[in-house]
Amino acid sequence: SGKSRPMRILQYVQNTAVQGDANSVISAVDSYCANVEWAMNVGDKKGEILDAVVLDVRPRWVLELGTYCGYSTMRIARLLPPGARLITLEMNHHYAQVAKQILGHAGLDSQVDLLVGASSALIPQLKKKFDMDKFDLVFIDHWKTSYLPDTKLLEECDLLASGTVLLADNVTCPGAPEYLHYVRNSPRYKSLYFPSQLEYLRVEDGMEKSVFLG
Ligand SMILES: O=C(NCCCCc1cc2ccncc2s1)c1cc(-c2ccc(F)cc2)cc(O)c1O
Ligand SMILES: [Mg+2]
Repeated sequence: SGKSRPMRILQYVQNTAVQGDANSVISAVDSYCANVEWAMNVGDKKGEILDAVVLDVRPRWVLELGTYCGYSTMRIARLLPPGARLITLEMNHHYAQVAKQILGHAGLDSQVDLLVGASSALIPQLKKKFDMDKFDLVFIDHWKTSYLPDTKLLEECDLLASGTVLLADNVTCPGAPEYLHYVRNSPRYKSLYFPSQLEYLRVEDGMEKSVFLG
């Protein structure tokens, strides 16, 4: 049942996870997607790399590009210090609706602002909309061909400070070759590759952590 894959994930979460317990919601999504049907969540293996980066950065302002069902949104939000804010952008209204309900089940909706629209249109509005200046952490997990143009847009909108960390999913599979070339060759970034596996599969993937040097 459930008309879409995100809907089926939501139903499984509502039927099996403990309301208000983010870790039980994360585990429920992982067990559904590992055992019933694959979905493009960052997953548990790459999720541990994401967790470690969030704990190291201790960000006040986080931007996520690509919400999907809110899995990585939850992983980030559950580790944020009090008062910190996570802004997540999603193109697809249905995905956003499901993500809102999953975040609600986890009890994490208060730290998260979910916007529906294209990153290219929303990024230039963020400073004014949230009365903020720079992001401390950006998690990039949307269209792989948008990673590079949106990174340049973040630079142009003066949303990156010296020390801001960009963490990009899927730089090996499906791959983001132009983005990788840019962050690995630009003097304005210090970049490091974290090898891992594609979510729920024995396929090579990895995440690229790039520190903006100003
Ligand atoms: O496409 C992926 N993720 C982006 C979906 C695009 C969603 C967007 C959000 C948004 C917000 C604002 N502006 C514009 C956009 S566009 C994705 C795909 C795979 C994969 C891997 C192997 C496969 F065989 C098949 C798929 C794995 C992953 O972890 C992914 O993240
Ligand atoms: Mg991904």
